[in-house]
Amino acid sequence: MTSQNNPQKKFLIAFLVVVALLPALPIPEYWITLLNYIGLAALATLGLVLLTGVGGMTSFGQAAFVGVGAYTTAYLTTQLGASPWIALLAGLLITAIAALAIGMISMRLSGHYLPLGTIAWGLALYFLFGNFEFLGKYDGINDIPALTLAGISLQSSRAMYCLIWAILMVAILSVTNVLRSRPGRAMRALKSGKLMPEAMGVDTAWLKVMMFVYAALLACVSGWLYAHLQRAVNPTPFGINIGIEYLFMAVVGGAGYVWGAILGATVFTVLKDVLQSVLPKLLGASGNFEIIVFGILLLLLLRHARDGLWPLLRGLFPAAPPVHAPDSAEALPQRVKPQAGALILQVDSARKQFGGLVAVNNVSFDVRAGEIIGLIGPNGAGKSTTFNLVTGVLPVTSGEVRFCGESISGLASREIVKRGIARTFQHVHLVAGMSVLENVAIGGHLRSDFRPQGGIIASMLCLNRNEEAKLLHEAKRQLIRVGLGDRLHDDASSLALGQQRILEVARALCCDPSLLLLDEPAAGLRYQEKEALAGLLRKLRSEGMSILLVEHDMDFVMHLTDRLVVMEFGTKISEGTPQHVQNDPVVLEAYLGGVD
Ligand SMILES: Nc1ncnc2c1ncn2[C@@H]1O[C@H](COP(=O)(O)OP(=O)(O)OP(=O)(O)O)[C@@H](O)[C@H]1O
Repeated sequence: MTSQNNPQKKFLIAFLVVVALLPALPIPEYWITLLNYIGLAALATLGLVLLTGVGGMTSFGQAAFVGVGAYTTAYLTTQLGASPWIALLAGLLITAIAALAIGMISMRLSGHYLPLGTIAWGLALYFLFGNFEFLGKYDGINDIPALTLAGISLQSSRAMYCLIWAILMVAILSVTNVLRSRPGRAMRALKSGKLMPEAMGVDTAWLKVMMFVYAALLACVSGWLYAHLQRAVNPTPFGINIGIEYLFMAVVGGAGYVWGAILGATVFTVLKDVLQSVLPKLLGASGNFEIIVFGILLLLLLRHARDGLWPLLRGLFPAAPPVHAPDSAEALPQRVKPQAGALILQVDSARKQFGGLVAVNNVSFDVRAGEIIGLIGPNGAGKSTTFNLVTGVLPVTSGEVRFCGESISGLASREIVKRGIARTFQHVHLVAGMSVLENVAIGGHLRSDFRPQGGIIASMLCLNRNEEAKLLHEAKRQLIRVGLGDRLHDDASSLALGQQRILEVARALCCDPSLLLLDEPAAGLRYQEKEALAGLLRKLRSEGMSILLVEHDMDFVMHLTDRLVVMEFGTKISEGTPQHVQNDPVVLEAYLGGVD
C-alpha cells in the first residue's frame, strides 16, 4: 500500500467502525429500524448502480427480484420448514435462473424498449406473487422465522442491523473489486455503446446479461433479509412503484458510484419518512403527498446535478487510489507474428451494397507483414465501408476478406480481434473518468486466464491479483512503447486529441495484434501531433508491425506509407507506391478534376 491511499483507508476504517458501533450506542429503536431499511434499499440499489449507472441499462424491475428472494425464503421456511440459509441458496439459484432467462431476452433490447421490457416483467412477477394460492395471494405469507447465526438468534432489529450492514459492506466491496478489474473495465466501457468494447473482444451481449444477473442476485439477498426482518411478506413492496423508487435512489445518490447507493437510499428513506409524517399535518389531509415532492426534487436534481449527490460530496472524502501497474510482472503470452513480407490480409473482390447504393464495388488489395498501407480517396469513396468490412462491423455483400489465409468475412468484431486485427476509431472511443492505464488495459480483455463469468467471480473474491498484475503491466509497457509512460494515471479525457489517438494505438497494441487498422488517425491533429503520430507508426513498422490506415491527409500518407490503395465511387482506381499514385493521371482526375 502506498502512502497515497492511507487517507482513503483511514476514512473507510472510520466509517466501518461507526457502522459497527451504532447498534451498541443508546440510539432509539426507531432509528435502528430506519437504518435497517436503508441498508436493504442500498443493497437493491447497488444492483441498479451496476446495471444502470455503470452499464447504462435502465431497469424498473429490480423490486421484482427482491420479491423472488423474499418469497422463496418465506415459502421454504414456513411451508417446508427449511433453514433460512438453505432458502437463501435456493433463492439465489431461482433468481440466477430467472434473471438469466429474462436477461437474455431483455438485455438485447435497446433504447426505450429496454425500460419498457423491464416494466413488463416487473409487473408480471408482481402479479405472479399476488395470484398464486401457495404464496398466499395478496395477503402474502406470515410467521416467517427469525434468522439464527451460529446458534445466536437475530430476532432483534439491532441484531438484524449487524447482519444487513455486514452484507451490504461485503457487497460494496465485491462490486468495487469487480469494477476495478478486467470485466469491470469492460462493463464501464459499455455506457458509450458496444462498438469499442466489441472491437476489443468483449462479448457485450453476454456481459450485459451477467451484469443483470449480478444486480438481480443483490436484490434477492435484500429480499431474503427483508423477509426475515419483517417476518411477513406480501406483494406490495415488490411492485413496479418500488422499482421506480430504487431507480430514484440510484439517481439521487449518483448512479455511477457504488457509495451513491448508500447515499441515495439514506436520503430517500429519511426524506420519505419525514415527509410522510410532516406533509399530512401541514396539509390537513392524508395521502401520498411525498410522491409529488419527490417528483419535483427529481426534476431539480436532473436539472442541476445529473450525476447525483455523491459527486458533490466526494470532494469531502479522500480520493480512491489510482489503479497502479506493478514494476514487474510475468509477461502475457504473445501470438506468433507472421514473417516480414508474408501475405496477411487479402481483400478479394469485396462488395458492399446498401440497398441500391454500391458503397464498395469488388475491391481487391493485399497487405503484407511489416508494411504500412494507406487507403485513400475523396469523400464518399467507400474507404470507411471497406474498413468496416475488414473489422467485422459490416458483413460483405459478396467477395471475401482473408486474414493469414483464413476467411474472416461475416465474423463479428470480437472474433476478428481474437485472430490478431486490432483497430482505432475515427472519433476516439475512450472511457471518460477512467485512467489512461485502465483504458489501455481494456485492449487486453481477451488475454486472460478467466472466461467472462469466471472473471467476474474471481474479481469479486480478489482471486484475480496475478491476472491483473500481468494485464496492467502489459498496458503500462504499451504506453511506454508509444511514449505516454508519464501519463499513466491521468484521466484519459484530459489528454489532447493527438495523445488520445496515440492512447488508442496503445490500446490496440495491448490486443497483441499482427495487423493494426487505423481509421483516419491524423484527423483533427495539429502539425506536431501528426509528426509525433507518424514517428510512432514508423517505429512500430520497424518493430515488424503491419498497418492499414484510412486517411484523408495526403501529406501524412505520402510521407509515411509503403503503398497506397486509391478508391473513388466505391471502386479501386489506383494502387502503388506514393510516388506512383501521386503521378497517376486517374488519381489526379479524381482529386483535382484533371492533370492540368
Ligand atoms: N450504413 C450506410 N447506409 C447507407 N449508405 C451508406 C452507409 N454507410 C455508408 N454509406 C454510403 O456509402 C458511400 C461510401 O461511404 P463511406 O463512408 O465508406 O465513404 P468514405 O470514403 O469513408 O467517405 P469519408 O471520407 O467522407 O468518410 C457513401 O455514399 C455513403 O453515403
